[in-house]
Order: sequence, then C-alpha cells, then structure tokens
Amino acid sequence: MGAQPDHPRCGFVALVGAPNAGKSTLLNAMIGSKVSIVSPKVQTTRTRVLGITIVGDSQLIFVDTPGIFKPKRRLDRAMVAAAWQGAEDADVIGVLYDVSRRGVDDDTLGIIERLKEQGRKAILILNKIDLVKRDVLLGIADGFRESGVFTDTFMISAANDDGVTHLRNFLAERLPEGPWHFPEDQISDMPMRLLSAEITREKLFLQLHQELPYSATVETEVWEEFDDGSVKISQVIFVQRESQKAIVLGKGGQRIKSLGLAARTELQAMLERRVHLILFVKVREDWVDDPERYSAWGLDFSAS
Ligand SMILES: Nc1nc2c(ncn2[C@@H]2O[C@H](COP(=O)(O)OP(=O)(O)OP(=O)(O)O)[C@@H](O)[C@H]2O)c(=O)[nH]1
Repeated sequence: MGAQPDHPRCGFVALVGAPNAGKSTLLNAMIGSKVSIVSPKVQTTRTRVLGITIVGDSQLIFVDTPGIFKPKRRLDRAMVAAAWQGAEDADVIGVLYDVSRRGVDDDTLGIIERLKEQGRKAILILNKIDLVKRDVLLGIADGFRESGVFTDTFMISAANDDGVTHLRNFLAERLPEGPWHFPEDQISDMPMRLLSAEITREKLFLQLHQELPYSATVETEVWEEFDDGSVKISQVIFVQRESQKAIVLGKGGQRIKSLGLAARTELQAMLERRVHLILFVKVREDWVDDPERYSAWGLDFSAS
C-alpha cells in the first residue's frame, strides 16, 4: 500500500439510473481508465464494477450498478438485487438521468420512490446536457427538485467530460474521513479475468449486435503469465444454439478472427503487455439459468 495522506477520506459512491443513462461513461470519465463496458445497447452491464480513483486526500470507490429496471427474467432479478445492494451500502448515491429523453421514465421514478421509502438522500446528476437546450435543462432540474430526495444537482456531459471534474471534487469532499481501503495504484478490484472477458463480450456486441442479442456470455478459463512479460488468455464464448455458434465463427472463421483481433488489441493496450488471446465457442443452452454463471458475475443467485 502506498503512502496515505495525513487526513485521508474514503468511501463508496453508487451510480444508479435507468439503462442507458450513461453510468459506465461517467465512471470511465471519473476514473480515467476503462473499467466498465460502454455499449450503445441497453443493459449490457452485468457485473458490479468497482472503479477507484484518488482525488486529493480522498479515495473514491465507485460502485457501478447494473441498470435498475423492472426485473422479468431470473437473471434480471438478481441484477436488480445486486444493484440495490450496492446503492444501499454506499456513502453517496448519485442518480443519473439522461436529459435527452422525453419525460421521466418509470425506472427513474422507481429509484426516487425507493430512496424516499428509505429516507435516503442522493445527488442528482443530469447527464447528456450537450443534447438539450438550457431552458429544457432547467425545467427538468426543477421537476426533480420537488421530489425532496436530492441535496445537490449537477449538470454534466459524461461523454464530453463536461462538469465531470466539478462532480468528482464534490464527491471527494463528501466522503467520510477514514483510511483508504485500496492501494493507490489499484483502479479496479474486478478480477482481470472478468474484465478481459467483458472486453471480448463487448466486441461481440459491437460486431454482432443484430444477430446475437444478449444470448452470449464469455468466460476466461486460462490466464497464464510468462517470463517475457506476455500473457496467454483463453476464453470461451458461450452461446445458446448451434446456429449462433456458426455466426460467431463466421465464414471460414472470419468473424471469430476479427473478434479476437479487436479484443486482443484492447487487452494489450489495457494490460500494457503482449497478449495471446485464444477464443473458443461452445453451445450451452441453459446458461441463462445456471447458478454458476451468477457467482462468476458477483451476483447472488439466492436473491432472485
Ligand atoms: N450525447 C451524449 N451521449 C452520452 C453521454 N453520456 C453517455 N452517452 C451515451 O449514452 C449511451 C449509454 O451510455 P452508458 O454509459 O453505456 O450507459 P449505462 O447507464 O452504463 O447503461 P447500462 O449499461 O445499460 O446500465 C452510450 O451510447 C454513450 O455513449 C453524454 O454526456 N452525451
């Protein structure tokens, strides 16, 4: 553990909001390094990610939560339970809202209701201000003020890094006094295996979004570091049907080659070392209801 300041502060910040509000983008902007997966599709964040950053004497530990939405499937219910758990344990809750949407959605209303029930205060983070006019923005802020839940309101554009530093400094001041929980150089306690699998899964979404909606998952099976500094990573892409396997492989293995290249390039940049990435595709029809998958994502299956 690196040296701590004389008067350290440390605490947990939970970002909650409807799917697509920009939680991952904001987290990445705050941490300054890729720790969560950003994708234009909704509900792609399946794992609770802790991103950690130091601001002055404060160590901010961000709990990025999966979208809090009405759970339908078993997996979704586990996600929602995990999301709320993260929020309830936090020192500061930030409710993120996408100002470009037309009218407040049920997800956000549900979050506010839940905060009210618990008598918890939160800060309101109005995101994507680059997409709306100022008077619209002020109207939205007024609307939220009536709920009585929010102590402070921030107007930011996470994607353009507008207002993010101000928010970060505010959070740093808000945290309770106490020793740092993590070594200074640790930006994420998400195991590297999991993070690298998420990178491959992101590539799957980006390259095959139409053909393969939400039915694939990726696991890292081998993580082997060599003396020359390189690392060998073997991953399995699980799909639900043979037809999907064929899609992931592509004609003459073209698709999987391209997925592997994209994932490897990003892994190398992140790990700052040479990466040998080996991808396999396996069919497992019932992965969505397999308890083992839940523990791998840090979700509590019994909560669902
Ligand atoms: N124009 C604009 N787009 C943004 C901004 N912040 C995020 N986005 C976009 O909004 C989309 C959703 O952002 P994410 O960060 O993935 O949202 P999320 O809340 O983590 O979504 P889930 O993973 O579904 O919970 C992405 O396409 C982002 O690029 C912003 O400030 N301005």
